[in-house]
Formats: sequence, structure tokens, C-alpha cells
Amino acid sequence: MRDPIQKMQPKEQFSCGVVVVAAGRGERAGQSAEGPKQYRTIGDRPVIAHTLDVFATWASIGPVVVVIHPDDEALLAAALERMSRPIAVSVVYGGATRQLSVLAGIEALAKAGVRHAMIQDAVRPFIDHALLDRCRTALEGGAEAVLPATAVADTLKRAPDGRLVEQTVPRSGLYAAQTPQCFRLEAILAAHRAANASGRSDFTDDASIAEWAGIPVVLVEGSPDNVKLTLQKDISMADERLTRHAIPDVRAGNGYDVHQLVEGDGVTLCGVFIPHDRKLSGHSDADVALHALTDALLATCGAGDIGDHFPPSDPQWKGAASRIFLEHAARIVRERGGVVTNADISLIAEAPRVGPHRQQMRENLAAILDIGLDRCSVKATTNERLGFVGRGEGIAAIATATVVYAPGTKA
Ligand SMILES: Nc1ccn([C@@H]2O[C@H](COP(=O)(O)OP(=O)(O)OP(=O)(O)O)[C@@H](O)[C@H]2O)c(=O)n1
Ligand SMILES: C[C@](O)(CO)[C@H](O)COP(=O)(O)O
Repeated sequence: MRDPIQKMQPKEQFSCGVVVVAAGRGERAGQSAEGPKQYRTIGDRPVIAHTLDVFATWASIGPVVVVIHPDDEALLAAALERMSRPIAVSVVYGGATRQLSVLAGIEALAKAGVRHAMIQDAVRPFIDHALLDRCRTALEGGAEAVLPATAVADTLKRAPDGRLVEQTVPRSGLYAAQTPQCFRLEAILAAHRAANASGRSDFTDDASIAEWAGIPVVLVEGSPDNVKLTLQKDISMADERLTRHAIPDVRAGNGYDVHQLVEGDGVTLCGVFIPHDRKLSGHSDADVALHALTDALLATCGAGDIGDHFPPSDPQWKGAASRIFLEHAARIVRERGGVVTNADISLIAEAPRVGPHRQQMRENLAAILDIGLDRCSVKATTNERLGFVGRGEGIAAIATATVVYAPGTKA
């Protein structure tokens, strides 16, 4: 589409607020326990959170008014919690039609003292910054009314009874209207007020009110992605699209621990008791490997470290089997929506030899974490006789845990 405004130099100061209309009942989409369609989850969040996010992350963002149904206050509050960037919104109640809801929204926006208004359906979550920029350019070029639209691609038929085709309608010059529809605020407010005063309530978009009021409406290129979620299948497709493209929330945590070797009869490593002429000193069974892995798991969800959960000063952990600590960390991870996908431990010790026990150690990890054996790794190395490990004064362990969290999981 050729955009006559696009080439013009900015002549109009851009100062723009946004009205997001969300007061509809979504009857064509059908009932859902989540509420009307604008509050239903697509991907990881409610539809309206996606829509508002695009404005919240747009450099030219101004004041935002959200028009809701009086029954939906809690739903909106919950959706605002799911934004990727917090946004301050004014909330007003809408009316029985979209037209009345928009009027309530632009009346509220007029109080914010902005020059321009973008009017957006809450149920068009796939707007993007390039589209908003095209609208902005057109407003800066002096347009009073700007309509993003796409040329109609299908052959059009008129069938008044929905059964028998009466006529093929030439599609040349026909466009499908999208939102945000953008206006000089004063002009669209006057047009909406006049339409309301005249008793007209059948306008399905704001550009048609502008046309009715004699305001020239300039087209800018819409986006084929900018679909309106009208039916259940639109919501399912939107969900599928976002889920397919969701970036996996993969987090890696590391842990490190050292325990001193003192006189004794053996050490416990990864839950395996290995007879030895020394033992590891510690408050619990001093399983340095499981301690490091516990820290690594906790690190994947910002849950502190082993000492926060099991203070060494607490007598109940005296001599405790360290698998308790690892089980606890794994439970925290699961409760926060995480799935452990890998656990890797490196032991650094001059003695005893770990090799003969590696398989049992891996099996212990797999059992404690309830994951496959191929996701559990135990390795060992000496410290080439260097340092405190090399002198046999202690054993160290380094662990890495990899956890995949559900999209949108809050740690
Ligand atoms: N009284 C109304 C009706 C609609 N809308 C909003 O206008 C947008 C586009 O409307 P539509 O898709 O028709 O939504 P609904 O009216 O909710 O759907 P239905 O007609 O199926 O009930 C939606 O964001 C909707 O919430 C509104 O704010 N107030
Ligand atoms: C405003 C709109 O989204 C532009 O396509 C559309 O007109 C809303 O229509 P509906 O009748 O409320 O579904």
C-alpha cells in the first residue's frame, strides 16, 4: 500500500495517549473459566497483558486508559501482574457497545492533555512497534485520522441469506480495518460525542465514526499478524503460535563446597560410603558433592543457599544424610515450575578413588532427583598434589544444575 503521509516531514508535535478497549463479553468466543477472551491465557499470559506490553515497551508511549467491564477489575489487576514491564494505567468502565466503551476511554484520555489518541482492541495482541511507528509517522505528518489496514486478498461474495451467492464484489480498493486506529484526540472525541448524541450506536470501529463526521481517514499499512481474536479458534491459534515460539526458560546454577579431611574410617560422597583412613568433617554427613549440587539447584531459582535452608547451627541436622538437603532443593525447584534436566558434579580429591563408585553415585542422584541416569554425571580429578586438596587436607566439589522452568515462571 502506498502511504502518502509516510514521505512527509513531521509537522505536527506528537503527543499520544492510548485507549485499550476491554469491556466486551466475548460472546462469539464462548465461555471460559478464565473470563472473557481478553483475559484468557495465550502463551504464558492473558491476551490483554500481551497487548499492553507492546505499548509499555514502545519508546513513544504516553498515558494509557484501559476500558473494562465493572465485573472485571480483579481480572485486569491479575493481568497487569503478568506484564513484562510495569505500566501505569487509568481504568474506566465501558458501555454496552464498543462505540460506548471507546467514548468512555477517550473522555478519560482527554483529561490527560495529550494531542493524539491511539484506540486499540484489547483482543489484538499481535500489534508491533513497526505498526505503531507507521501510525505515529502519519499523525506527525498531520493526519487527523489514521487507519492501519490490509488489502483484502480473498475474492468477496455477497450472499444476503448466507446460503446463495447473489454477487461477486470487486475486491480492488477494499481493505480490512485493524487497530490501533489513531486520531487527533479533539477531533475523534467531537465525532464520537456527535455520533452518540445523534443516537447512532452501530459503528463497529472509530474510523467509520470519523468518516461519518467528515474527517479524512488516511490508510497506513496494517500487519497480517495483527488479527483480532474473535472466535475460540482464534484464541487457540494465538496460543499455539506463542507457545511454538516461546523461548525456553533454561537456567543453569552452580555450586561449590569444600570439607576438611580428618582422622576417620571413610567418606560419604554422592550418598555412597567409601571406606578410607580419613573422614570428612562437618555438621551433617559432610557429603561435599551433594552440598554443592544442592546449592546449584537453589541457584536456578534464586532460592538462596544450603546454609539458608539448613543452618549449621541447627542441631537437628547433626549427622544428617545430605540427600535430605538435595531432596529439599529439588522440591523447591519443582514447586516453582522447574524440571531438572541435568546434574553434573566434579569431585576434586587425591583419595579415595571415586571411579569404582561413580555408577552408584549417578544412580543415587537419579533417584533423589527423579530424573534419568543419562542426566546425571559424576566426575573426579586429583589436584595434581597441589594446594590443600593436593596435600590431602580436604575434598572439594563443583556442581552444575540445569533446570527448565515453565514459560513465565517467577523465581
Ligand atoms: N461493549 C464493548 C464491546 C467490545 N469492547 C471491546 O472491543 C474490542 C473488539 O470487540 P469484539 O471483538 O467484538 O469483542 P466482544 O464484544 O467482547 O466480542 P463479542 O461480540 O463476541 O461479544 C474488544 O477488545 C472488546 O473487549 C468493549 O470494550 N466494549
Ligand atoms: C475495531 C475493529 O477491530 C476493526 O476491525 C472491529 O471493527 C471490531 O469489530 P467487532 O464488531 O467489535 O468485532
